Amino acid sequence: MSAPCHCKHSDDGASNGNALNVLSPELQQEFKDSNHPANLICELCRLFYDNNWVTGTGGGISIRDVDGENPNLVYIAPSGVQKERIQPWEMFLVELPDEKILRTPNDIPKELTKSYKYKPSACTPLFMSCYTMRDAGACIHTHSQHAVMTTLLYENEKEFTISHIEQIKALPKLQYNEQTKKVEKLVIPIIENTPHEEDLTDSLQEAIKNYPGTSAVLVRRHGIYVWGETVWKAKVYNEALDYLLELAVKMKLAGIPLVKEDS
Ligand SMILES: CSCCC(=O)C(=O)COP(=O)(O)O
Ligand SMILES: [Zn+2]
Repeated sequence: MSAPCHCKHSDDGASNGNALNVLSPELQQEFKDSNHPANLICELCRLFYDNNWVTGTGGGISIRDVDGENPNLVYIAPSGVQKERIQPWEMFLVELPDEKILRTPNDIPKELTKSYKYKPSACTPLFMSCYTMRDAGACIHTHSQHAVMTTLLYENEKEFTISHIEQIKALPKLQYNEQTKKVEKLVIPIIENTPHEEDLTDSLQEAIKNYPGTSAVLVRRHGIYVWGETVWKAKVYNEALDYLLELAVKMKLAGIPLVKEDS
């Protein structure tokens, strides 16, 4: 039997694996499933952290339980926490369409949670916009430096455009042009940043309306929002976009135009 821990770091209860036993049997059962949305948020946040996309607490991901019994259930991470360290029981659970809060980490036994009062991610109204306006199954927000650099290099542009790069085909709703036999160019709207994340909601919604084919919105000097029909589609779109944005920065700095006219 191991000795009880009396050191200062015991406040960080969420890192204590054995403490799972204090959860209700229902929650213990839920979190045994590695494909449970709460577990996937934790797994993907760690992956995103390693890609430098959600460091310093910024960014995150929300998942709607599209494969579950109730596809209106949405899992949201807490605000202002180290995203790579969150645990499944620290999620908020809300139900669409009224965004009724069904579960909050503030109700979880204190042995498992931090000592402060949890708030849902400040990105919540933006995630909700993607669910309600696009029927998304997941929405990712990153502070990718490739996204930020792109918005800086195209400071006066309201949209980002790139063409004739193979990776564009990983993104949805691109039209195949019968005449040119080419996949059309990719266009992502850019919105201006605001002092508070939640104040981006109106301009994100406007961009979603004005760009019916887009699966992402860039936020100047801030990052990007990317969504998809399922969590895995959202993940692939985010990866493909980040690849294209990194490439775009390199092309711009090398003086290569991002859009090539069809020959
Ligand atoms: C240094 S993060 C500033 C807030 C932000 O842009 C963000 O994405 C974090 O949101 P959350 O509330 O989920 O922590
Ligand atoms: Zn952000």
